[in-house]
Amino acid sequence: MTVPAPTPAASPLPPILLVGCGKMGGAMLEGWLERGVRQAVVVEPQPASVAPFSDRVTVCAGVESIPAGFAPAVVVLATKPQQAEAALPACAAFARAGALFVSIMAGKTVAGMTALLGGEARVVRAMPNTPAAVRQGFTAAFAGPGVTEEQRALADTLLAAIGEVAWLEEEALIDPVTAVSGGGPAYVFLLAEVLEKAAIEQGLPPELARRMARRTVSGSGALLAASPLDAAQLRVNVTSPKGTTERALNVLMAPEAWPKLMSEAIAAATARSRELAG
Ligand SMILES: NC(=O)C1=CN([C@@H]2O[C@H](COP(=O)(O)OP(=O)(O)OC[C@H]3O[C@@H](n4cnc5c(N)ncnc54)[C@H](O)[C@@H]3O)[C@@H](O)[C@H]2O)C=CC1
Ligand SMILES: O=C(O)[C@@H]1CCC=N1
Repeated sequence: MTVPAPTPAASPLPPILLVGCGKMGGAMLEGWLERGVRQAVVVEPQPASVAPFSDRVTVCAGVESIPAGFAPAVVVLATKPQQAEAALPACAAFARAGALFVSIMAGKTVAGMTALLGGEARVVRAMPNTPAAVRQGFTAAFAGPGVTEEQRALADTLLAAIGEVAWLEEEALIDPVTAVSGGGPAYVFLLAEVLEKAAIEQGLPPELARRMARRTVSGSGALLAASPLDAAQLRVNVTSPKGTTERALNVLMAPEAWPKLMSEAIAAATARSRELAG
């Protein structure tokens, strides 16, 4: 087991404008607030989405009601891809003022977003995931044309505040990233759901089944995070020869089972990410 190195003093977060505060935008904002962001303005037309933040940040129903004089260093675009055409043109003034754009929208290309932002925007395309809310996210990012080293460092500071960051040299790699880490938490939560259901089927009381499934998934995640061992070795460490886990894994790891299903699932999600680019 490794002891984590002490975290170096973190740089202050820049003033942020968040456009779209739904499930992913809200998760990132939660992480930034926990990390101590000082200036954040949120544009969100749905009051219910932004209610958990309304006493901590400035909330606007539209770009036109952003307080005069607020000059974001970074504009984070977190609407659904299908909402981009309505949301982005209103942000063009921030591009002209030199703000960096960080988009988390699945499928939306840098070129497409730059066009919607009036042609002058500097855009980083990023793919985070919802564990950002507890600063345990994983984000892969691609810096579009014209993004300076300073702006890339700014985006890195913002994304590193909510978890681990990896920079991509090719924009097209965002599609498989979207499938694997962007959507990945959903597959892990599905595991907790089906484990709970299977526990109930074997006669365990529902509340106990729920607690066990949640803790088994979250505890295994914590062990994976803390251990230097590969996931495969951690799996082997649970599996006694001729024991009970081996019987279960014989089912899960059969040729047509999990490994094949996961490959098909990731291929389907990657294809959908490419489709969204239009
Ligand atoms: N949910 C997730 O786990 C992840 C989502 N993403 C991306 O994040 C984006 C948002 O996804 P979710 O948060 O799941 O969707 P969501 O529907 O929960 O959030 C989108 C938000 O944008 C708001 N919105 C709509 N039009 C707007 C406008 N003109 N101006 C400002 N806000 C507007 C909506 O009211 C809504 O609250 C998507 O593009 C998705 O591809 C990326 C990684 C993971
Ligand atoms: O499902 C989606 O399209 C988004 C992108 C990754 C996670 N949620």
